[in-house]
Amino acid sequence: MSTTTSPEVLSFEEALERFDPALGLEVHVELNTATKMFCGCPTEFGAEPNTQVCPVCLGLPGAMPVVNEKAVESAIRIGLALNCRIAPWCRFARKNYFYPDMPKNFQTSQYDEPIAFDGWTEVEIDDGQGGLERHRIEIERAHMEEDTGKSLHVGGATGRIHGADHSLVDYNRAGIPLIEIVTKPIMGTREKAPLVAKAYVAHLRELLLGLGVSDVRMEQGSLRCDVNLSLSPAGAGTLGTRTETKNVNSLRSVERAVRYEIGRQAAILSAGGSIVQETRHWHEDTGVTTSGREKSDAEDYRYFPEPDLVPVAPAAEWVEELRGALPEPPRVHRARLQEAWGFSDLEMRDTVGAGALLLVEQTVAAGASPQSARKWWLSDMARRANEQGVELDALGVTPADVARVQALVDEGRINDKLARQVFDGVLAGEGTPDEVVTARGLEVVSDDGALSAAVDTAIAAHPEVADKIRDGKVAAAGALIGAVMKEMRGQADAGRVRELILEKLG
Ligand SMILES: Nc1ncnc2c1ncn2[C@@H]1O[C@H](COP(=O)(O)OP(=O)(O)OP(=O)(O)O)[C@@H](O)[C@H]1O
Ligand SMILES: [Mg+2]
Ligand SMILES: [Mg+2]
Repeated sequence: MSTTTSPEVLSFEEALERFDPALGLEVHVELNTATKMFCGCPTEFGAEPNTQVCPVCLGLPGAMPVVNEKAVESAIRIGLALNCRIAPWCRFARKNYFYPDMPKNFQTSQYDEPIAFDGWTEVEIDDGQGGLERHRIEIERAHMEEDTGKSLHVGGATGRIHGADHSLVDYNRAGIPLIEIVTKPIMGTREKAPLVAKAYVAHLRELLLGLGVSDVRMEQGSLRCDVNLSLSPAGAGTLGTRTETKNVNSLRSVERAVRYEIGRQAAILSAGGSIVQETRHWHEDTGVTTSGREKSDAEDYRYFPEPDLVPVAPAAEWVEELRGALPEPPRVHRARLQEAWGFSDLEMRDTVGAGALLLVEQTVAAGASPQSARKWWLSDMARRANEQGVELDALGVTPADVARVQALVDEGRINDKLARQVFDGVLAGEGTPDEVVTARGLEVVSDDGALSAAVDTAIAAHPEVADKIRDGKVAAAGALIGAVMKEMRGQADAGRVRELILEKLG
């Protein structure tokens, strides 16, 4: 038992002096198939509740499921991309438990016969010395299953069931194809555990985007991560009791949740307590996990083979055909882009680390130079995404918008400062970059008439500066340019203003 004097969370450094963390990551990916896993209902996100349902996904008696071939194809491609073996024959199983958002009272899943198993992948993290450090992650399995519906708890403060006065349930999501990708326990990462966990999920996103099998939006729940973590005495090489933190819904939260659990478990163990094997909830706002339900390894889901579905037996030729048509692996893809863009290792790593690789690629495809694309996504956009707590690609600015704004800068119609105001407008829903420029009147003034008048005013207001320039101290022009820019609310063409000042003061 922990005593009242012991801290609730040990510092990360102290925790690692005494313990080794082991990670286990379960990632659920919603596939982007047009129809559900076992019926023809549409899968589009955001429809009116309970409008995309039928007897099969509602689990009405007598309804018969049929496997979605496209979902099987995606599962095989994911398995192959993760270097897994593909089962020549496998079955679905019923995972029995009761939950209001699961209409059948069982989830059609896979148990001891997953479609893909025994794989591996590699993630790269910063080694802290300007280089890269690779970690090989063993994949236990990737199996097919279906999503549940979604409960909405009404009347409570936090949207949680506690304190709510009633709950609603939307079955549109019930039956959407899911792939669950499960790692073997990841050991030996020590203080890098939080970074490795985050890098792994980011890597999976990149890989899945490349495969085109899911839109992998963590904030919309099409990619969800459960973080398993345990500690063992430093150097022991054993596995301790794990907790499973559910639905950690951003990359940053994956890192934070691992860090927090290490500190929390270390405090309990250091005080002579023991870890309860349980699910835990992640709280984005406070950055802590709280206890969910106890859950043993032998959780009795009464799995048994699904009698209403025929086994899945993908032909070897088909699997080989799919293997032959896989896109280039992320590492090869990155190397190719780095060469084409002329990025340094550091620039490339920052781009990947920020989850901006695909966005930069699309921005370049839309006409921007690689450096300008990188600059916008990693500075201004990253700051905005961070402030709003969303991933970059969910910000609401598209690669085409960024490319267009940069084109306006290159044409001299706006400057970087005005460009940021254009993005403000785009994010406020005021339209395309061009529409925002027009509506807000953001174009740079390079018309000599207006500029000349502003320069005259500035010279008159700062005679001592003007004298210096007349005496040949050209560097002093900066002060006058600043005055003109201020007068024209940043909308003057700075280069032209400088020319005019030097012309006038000869
Ligand atoms: N002692 C441990 N410490 C850390 N990770 C562990 C430990 N034991 C198992 N794991 C990892 O935890 C994850 C367990 O996921 P898995 O899907 O196998 O089971 P589950 O969480 O019990 O089942 P469910 O899918 O119903 O949530 C795996 O990634 C596994 O490698
Ligand atoms: Mg699992
Ligand atoms: Mg689990």
